[in-house]
Amino acid sequence: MTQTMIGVIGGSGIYDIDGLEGADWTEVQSPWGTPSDAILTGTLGGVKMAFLPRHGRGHVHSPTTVPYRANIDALKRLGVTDVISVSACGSFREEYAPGDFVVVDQFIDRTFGREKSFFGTGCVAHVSVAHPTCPRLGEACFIAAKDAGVTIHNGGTYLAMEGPQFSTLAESRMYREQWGADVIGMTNMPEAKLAREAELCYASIAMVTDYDSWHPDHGEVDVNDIIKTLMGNSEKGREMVRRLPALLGAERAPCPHGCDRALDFAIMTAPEKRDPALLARLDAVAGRVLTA
Ligand SMILES: CSC[C@H]1O[C@H](OP(=O)(O)O)[C@H](O)[C@@H]1O
Ligand SMILES: Nc1ncnc2[nH]cnc12
Repeated sequence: MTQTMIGVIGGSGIYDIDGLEGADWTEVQSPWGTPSDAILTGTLGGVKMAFLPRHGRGHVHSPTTVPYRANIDALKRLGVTDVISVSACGSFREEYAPGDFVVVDQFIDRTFGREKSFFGTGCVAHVSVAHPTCPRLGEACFIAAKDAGVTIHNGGTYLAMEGPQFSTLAESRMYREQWGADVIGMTNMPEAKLAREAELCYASIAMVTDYDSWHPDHGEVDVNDIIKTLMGNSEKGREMVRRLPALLGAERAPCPHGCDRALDFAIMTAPEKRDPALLARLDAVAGRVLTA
């Protein structure tokens, strides 16, 4: 049986987690570049944990420059089985109020300035992201957050924008009224796509910090207001994380939704046409299928 290792990617306002036994910041080398920061490893309730601050401690990386491939590769390399992304977001729904959490289950990817795949010339692969998050993991987060006293909504479409500027009013209205997005942020794509390519279960918990710019009773998005809401939210996020090990357990059965087998039928390039240099970089992400 595989051992569970919960990987938490902390977004804006979340630069560490507390309560880990044997806590240690570990530098992980990746052939996909340098991850956002060292990774905090340890155990919580007997379950292995790994925490990576998405923007780096001190908030160094912008949403565009976050090294998404290095981050996902480094987590996979460490043995992470389940990735929980905790992110700040704006809300397009009156009832998803600042301070609330949302279990994201769909994305609209409007990012354009980022590397979005581990695969390419010399090893082409196409995975499905029709259902980009893991329902089992999302359910565990929902229960953990509820138990922690958080108001959490089960399901929502996250519009991933490039940023770093916030949306114009016209964009905000279009995303909400025509595209049916529920929340907006700048980082969950390509992160979720890369996690799927790396055969990692991925759940995204979006912590609402503002109403973006569409809401007639709220002003423009303002980082100061976001930070204030984040201060309250980040403690709730930590409380949710503390409850996850008990819900997920130390031993992990295969994912019932197949996240951990996403590459079974994905690779198109004939074995004799594959680029050895790219295959070497894919050792952690796709070693299961490339060495079989
Ligand atoms: C601090 S407001 C904008 C910033 O916050 C969110 O970051 P993350 O998703 O890492 O929590 C948003 O995506 C923007 O990067
Ligand atoms: N309104 C917003 N738009 C994009 N990213 C955000 N992160 C937090 N609030 C946001």
